[in-house]
Amino acid sequence: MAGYLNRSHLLSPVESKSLSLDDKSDSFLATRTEMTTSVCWLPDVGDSPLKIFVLAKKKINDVFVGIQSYVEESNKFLSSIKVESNIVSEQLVKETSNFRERITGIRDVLTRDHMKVVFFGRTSNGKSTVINALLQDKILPSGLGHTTNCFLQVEGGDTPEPYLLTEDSNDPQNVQSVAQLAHALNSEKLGDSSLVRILWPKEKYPLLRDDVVLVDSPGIDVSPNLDEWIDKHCLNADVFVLVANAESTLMLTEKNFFHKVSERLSKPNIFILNNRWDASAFEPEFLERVRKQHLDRTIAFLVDELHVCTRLEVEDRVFFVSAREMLQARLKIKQGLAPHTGALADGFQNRYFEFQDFERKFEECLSKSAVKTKFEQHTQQGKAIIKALQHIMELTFENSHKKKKEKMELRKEHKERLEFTQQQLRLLTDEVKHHIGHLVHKVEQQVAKALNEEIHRLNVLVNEFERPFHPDNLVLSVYKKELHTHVEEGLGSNLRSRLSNTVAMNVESSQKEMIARMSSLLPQEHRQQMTNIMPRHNFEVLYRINCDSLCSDFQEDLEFQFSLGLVSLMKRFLGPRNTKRAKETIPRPIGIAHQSPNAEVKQFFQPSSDYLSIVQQIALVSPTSQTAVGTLAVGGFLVRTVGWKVIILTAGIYGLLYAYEWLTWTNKAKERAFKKQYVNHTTRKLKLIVDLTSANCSHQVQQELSSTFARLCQLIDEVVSEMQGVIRRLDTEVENLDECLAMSRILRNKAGYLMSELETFSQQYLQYDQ
Ligand SMILES: Nc1nc2c(ncn2[C@@H]2O[C@H](COP(=O)(O)OP(=O)(O)OP(=O)(O)O)[C@@H](O)[C@H]2O)c(=O)[nH]1
Repeated sequence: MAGYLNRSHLLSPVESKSLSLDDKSDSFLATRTEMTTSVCWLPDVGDSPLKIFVLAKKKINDVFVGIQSYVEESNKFLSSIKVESNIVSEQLVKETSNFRERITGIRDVLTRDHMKVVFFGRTSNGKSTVINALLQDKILPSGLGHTTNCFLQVEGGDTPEPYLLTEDSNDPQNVQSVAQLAHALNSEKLGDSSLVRILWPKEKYPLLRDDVVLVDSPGIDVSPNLDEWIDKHCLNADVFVLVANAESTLMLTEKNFFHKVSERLSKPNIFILNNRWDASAFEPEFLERVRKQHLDRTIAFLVDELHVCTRLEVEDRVFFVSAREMLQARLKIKQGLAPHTGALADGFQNRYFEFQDFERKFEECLSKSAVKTKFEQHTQQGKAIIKALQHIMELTFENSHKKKKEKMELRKEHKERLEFTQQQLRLLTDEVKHHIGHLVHKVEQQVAKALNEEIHRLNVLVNEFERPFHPDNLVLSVYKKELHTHVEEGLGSNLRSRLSNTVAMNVESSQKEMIARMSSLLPQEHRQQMTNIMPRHNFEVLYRINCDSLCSDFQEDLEFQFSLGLVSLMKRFLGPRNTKRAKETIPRPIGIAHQSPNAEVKQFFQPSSDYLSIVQQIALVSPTSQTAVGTLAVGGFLVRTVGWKVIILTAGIYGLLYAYEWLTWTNKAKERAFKKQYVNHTTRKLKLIVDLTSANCSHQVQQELSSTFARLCQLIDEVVSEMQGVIRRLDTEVENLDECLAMSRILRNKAGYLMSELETFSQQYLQYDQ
């Protein structure tokens, strides 16, 4: 604001020294002069008012660079948030994306923004001369008659050489001098609405350097295309300067044109320069009256007709100047001469100061208007975008916070359930192990008891076997095989009928109990899977009693044995083991071959080999043995004591008994003997495998229950790992939400910062009226 308040539109040292304050005839002028002089001699404490625009433009551009990167960052952040997380809607992300385009558009416009002033007036009123005076150089051609035949836009170029650009071509045309420019313009066939851009090196011209664009126009009295002019060249103008001729009154064409302008634009900034005021100096007695007349008319026009300014403001909008004189003075100064050497008439100093005054007011107005019109809208748009983004970030922050809370609660729930499940599973595992151990032990006992009972009843089972028996070896081996199978099947089926139901029921109830207990650890949706684990078939224990191999060493003894024979008696009294030992102590006679089992017919006529051998052995051994002598002595004693008759009778009865038993030793008797021997043998063998069989059966039960439990555990493990997966996923989600929270907080704060930047910009550059 310093520029506006302390504006000191100074004369250069040459200018100030060369002027003399000798003309105080006009009161209005005097006031102006006084004011201008007082301003003129103020120290140079600030820049040109145009700098405000330059600074504002730089500032707003900087702010928008920040806004652009902020919008980019926001867009990137919002796009990275997954839609399914429901933190930010797809529509909002799209909206942010649109903001990017809008900001890019605004930045584009901002970099191209400049202060535009358009000069209108009738032909030869001095429009080109005013522009030259403002630029302090002869840039535009001027002269009597219609010299400007199209719109000429003078703007700052970055090259050291001036050039012009026409609408039809992008090729720059070199322009070294005004004459060259006039020639170039004349050689082009240009319509009165067309625009030629003349780019002069901005470093040489302060106005151009400060982004001012000056537009000269053809005389409004020579063209009927005023509407087109307005549409094409006026809508983005910040200031209009009506260059009127002080030698004549304001014409209808000029008035009509500005009526049209003010219809299209709200409150256009219009300056009226009553040019050629030097001509009035030749009639000083009418000077004040003429000036008053002009002033009254222009005030009436601007205030009452156009309503573009107030009566107070209008004094800063109407000036009486001599552009030609001003230009000449400035050219003289450039040549190192005093400015008044360029004077055209008396009263130069007043006109000089008034032109300076015009320049100051014009620049202030231009800068102020341009800042407002160019940047206010952008600032508002920037604020709206930042506000919207700030709101989005707040929403994102709130939603992230809410989601994080939900996820944390869910995670806690899952974690607790997981820990509970794992703890319960540990307890249940111990319990199930114990239960299985108990059941296995019980089954083992049951099987052992049942098998022992079956072994005791084995003779019944063997006697139930009714295949034709024959002692022939071949037939006997088949008979044995079938008997093994019969016993095997019989034992198996007896054990099954005694135990299967009980064991199966125990196993099934244990399985059901396991499933029921473990189901309670699972979520509802997995419980069905648990029930599927229950085996479809009923559990059955396999008893696996292989009699064939178990009794493979069974050797039947079907030879006839007299029940009162020595061997039988020894067996009866000494037991089979002692008998065998006794037999072994008696030396076998040489030449007595082992009896063939097939010599049954011979045996019928001969006493049993055992019996004979013992007798023979006694006979053979006795003469040489002291025992035999003793035996003979005992025999002799018996003969002498009981007598021959008794001995013969006893021997006869003994022989008869022998004959009876020998005659009744039939196949049936052999079958009975065989079965008896088989039962004894098998009983002995089976007793050996009772523990093994019961252990085997209990092992089957253990396996069945363990495998069911293992499958249940596997399912629980799956559920547990699923829960762990859910917890890990929730952890990641919480982490992401934390990032989201942090980022949305940062971006929300950044939005606040940018908003304050825009506010500061508004206060600094847009609200100076207040
Ligand atoms: N005496 C006097 N002559 C002036 C003044 N301003 C301009 N002239 C002269 O008026 C003539 C026309 O000036 P221009 O600047 O070409 O006028 P213009 O309005 O641009 O004319 P067109 O381009 O034809 O529309 C020139 O000969 C100028 O020297 C002035 O303040 N006093």
